[in-house]
Parts: sequence; C-alpha cells; structure tokens
Amino acid sequence: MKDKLALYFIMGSQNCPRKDPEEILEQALDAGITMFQFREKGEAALIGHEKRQLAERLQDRCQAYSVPFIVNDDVDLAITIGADGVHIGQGDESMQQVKKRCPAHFIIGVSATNAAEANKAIQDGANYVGVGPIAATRTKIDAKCPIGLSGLREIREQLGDFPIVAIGGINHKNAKAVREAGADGISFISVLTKATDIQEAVNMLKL
Ligand SMILES: Cc1ncc(COP(=O)(O)OP(=O)(O)O)c(N)n1
Ligand SMILES: Cc1nc(C(=O)O)sc1CCOP(=O)(O)O
Ligand SMILES: [Mg+2]
Repeated sequence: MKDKLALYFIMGSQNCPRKDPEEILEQALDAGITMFQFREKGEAALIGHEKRQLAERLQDRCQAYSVPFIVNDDVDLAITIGADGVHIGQGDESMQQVKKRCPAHFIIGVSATNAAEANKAIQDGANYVGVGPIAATRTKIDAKCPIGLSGLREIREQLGDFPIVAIGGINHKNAKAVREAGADGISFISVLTKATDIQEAVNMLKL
C-alpha cells in the first residue's frame, strides 16, 4: 500500500478550467504518479452521465499505466465502474456500509485530522488514512484548520507503521519535510492542475 501512496494525484474537471483533465492525467501518469483519485466535486462539477463518462475515460488512462483508480465520496460510481477503491471522509457514508457494499479487493481510504479519527478508521478496516490539511489550501473550501508538520508527526507517533498519505497545501517546497514528518506519501491537486510543466512539477515533488 505504501508504495502506491508515494505520489497520489487527485483531480476532477472543476480543477481544470483551462485544460483537458484527460491530458493533465496522461501527463501526470507519464511523469510517475503512483495513485489517482477522481474527485468530481463542487458547484462546477459534472454530474450523472457526464460524470460517469469522465470517470471511465480517466480510469482507462490509469489502467494503461497500472495505477490504482480511486473514487472520492461516490461509492455507487466506484462499484458500478469497477474502480480500485474509494476515499471517504468523516462526513461521508459510514465505513460499516462501505465495507458491506464494496468488493473485498477495494482499497478504502479515510480522511483524518487527528489521531482519534485515524485510529477509528484503522479499527473500522481502512487501508490507508489521508491526513490533513497539512498547510493552507484554496482547493477545498470547507477544509479544516491546518495541522502542520507537528500535527502529522503526532499522528504518525500514534499510528505505528500504518499507511499515511498527507494532504492539503502540499507543494515542492514542503514535500520533503512532509515525508520526513512521517507521511508515506503525499497527495495533491493544485500543484499539478495549475502547473505549466506537469513533468517538472512531479519531478520537484519527488525531491
Ligand atoms: C487522500 C485524501 N485525503 C483526504 C481527502 C478528503 O476527504 P473528505 O474529508 O471527505 O473531503 P472531500 O475530498 O470529499 O471534499 C481526500 N479526498 N483524499
Ligand atoms: C481534497 C482535500 N482534502 C483535504 C483535507 O484536509 O482533508 S485538503 C484537500 C485539497 C488539497 O488540494 P491542494 O493540493 O490543492 O491543496
Ligand atoms: Mg469526502
């Protein structure tokens, strides 16, 4: 699991007002992202048939690179299209329901802002926790207060060896420090969707 979390790219069409999401994903895959989450969310997001069509197109790209394709929030869509997993937050469908409905091989990620939430997710059977926000972000309007590197370190200390991916305000300036603070991987949206050179942006995150 940990190797898949190394460079976890998240995106929906609402994050790509000026570029084609398929093109952005293709370049990100080419540059070496290790996992992808389809997060179609917010006022500008696609819904219904259009959402499913985009999901399937992006899923095809991920399959071509053997990169896991995870769906955010929408468990029905994940099951229908045969995704590799789902990511759910504290306010989303309960883990009990998700576990009951999803195939056994599904990767299930759960968001956590503190050690109590993370420990509960582990007990409930999560495969990884998404810990954040690490720093301020403009991408998620309802993001909580940043927990910083100290918050991440504290959660790592409580979680032992459990797979953690950090999220929120991650860029080439803080990626190394985030890993050093205990994250097995980093997840990110705007640092790639707003990049002029995606290959270079991914390379900078690897440093
Ligand atoms: C890897 C990862 N970590 C955290 C989140 C946030 O999930 P959630 O709190 O449910 O918020 P939304 O993304 O649904 O707005 C995530 N998506 N991915
Ligand atoms: C989707 C999401 N979840 C967060 C959390 O803290 O749970 S922060 C966030 C947005 C991440 O976008 P960016 O890389 O552009 O900051
Ligand atoms: Mg959610």
